Amino acid sequence: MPDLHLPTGALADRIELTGLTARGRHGVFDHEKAEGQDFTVDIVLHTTTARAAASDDLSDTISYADVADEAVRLITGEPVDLIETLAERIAESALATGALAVDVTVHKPSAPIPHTFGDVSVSIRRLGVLLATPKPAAEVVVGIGSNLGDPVTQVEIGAAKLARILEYEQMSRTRVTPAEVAPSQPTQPNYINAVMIGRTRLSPLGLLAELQRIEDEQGRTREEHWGPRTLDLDLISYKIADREITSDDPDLTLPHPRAHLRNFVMEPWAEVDPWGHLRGKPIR
Ligand SMILES: Nc1ncnc2c1ncn2[C@@H]1O[C@H](COP(=O)(O)OP(=O)(O)OP(=O)(O)O)[C@@H](O)[C@H]1O
Ligand SMILES: Nc1nc2c(c(=O)[nH]1)N=C(CO)CN2
Repeated sequence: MPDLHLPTGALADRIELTGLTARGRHGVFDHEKAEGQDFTVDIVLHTTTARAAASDDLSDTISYADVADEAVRLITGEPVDLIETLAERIAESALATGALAVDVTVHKPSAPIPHTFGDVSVSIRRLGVLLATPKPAAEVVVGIGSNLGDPVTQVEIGAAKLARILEYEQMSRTRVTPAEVAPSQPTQPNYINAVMIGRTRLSPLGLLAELQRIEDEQGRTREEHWGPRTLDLDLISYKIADREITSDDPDLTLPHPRAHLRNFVMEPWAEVDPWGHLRGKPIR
């Protein structure tokens, strides 16, 4: 399988499990279902491992043992005719771990082929929700904020760049809001905040990469969590056909985990989309 590049251009990390073998009864012929044979599976989980490496905590990554358990359950479980079907089911279960994408190969080395052969296999790649291209276009809500270096101009320029990425975009009025800071933080200048809604054909991570590119172009530095910033573009909500995409990946949590608590997001959003919903509830 070719490398998997993330929308930022970086190569995804990989957790690879190869040669996982168990007896199953998959096959088109009755004798395959009656007698069974060995199936061998290779699984590549495309994910981000830096956080787990820093914390050394299993809960920050995907347990390869859990992925193996699920795959063996599917190999030894309900028989299907085709190894394509088995590969699809294993990919679906591996994606449920929160992997960004998975590659699955199912080998059937004892397949009923009346010739000398080494192996027969099917390989598939499936993308998780954060990398999948939306069909139809996704409806998105982006929060815009700035409290450094001429915030009014920063928001204006940021919004103009964002408008070039989105379709059918609508922007709220900007407002001056007092900085919400953590209890341990010193006070900060007021923010200028606004919200833009619109549609995109970019995947969630594709859109986030564009938001971060615009932030970087506007001179954003990332020293301090909740620190003052020249431009902050948060992806608040991403919906496909009215269904909210959810993710608990720390690199892109959807919907944004704090947006529903923030007047500086909810008020401008309600102004441009009075019938909007977040987490299944009307926003006003
Ligand atoms: N929905 C999201 N929108 C934007 N960034 C997100 C989202 N979910 C997770 N992130 C991640 O958050 C990181 C930004 O963290 P940072 O500490 O700057 O947050 P912040 O903007 O200060 O705080 P807040 O997210 O509360 O507004 C980004 O690197 C991005 O990967
Ligand atoms: N008023 C206001 N306060 C904030 C804001 C913001 O955009 N507006 N953004 C923060 C972190 O992103 C932290 N605090």
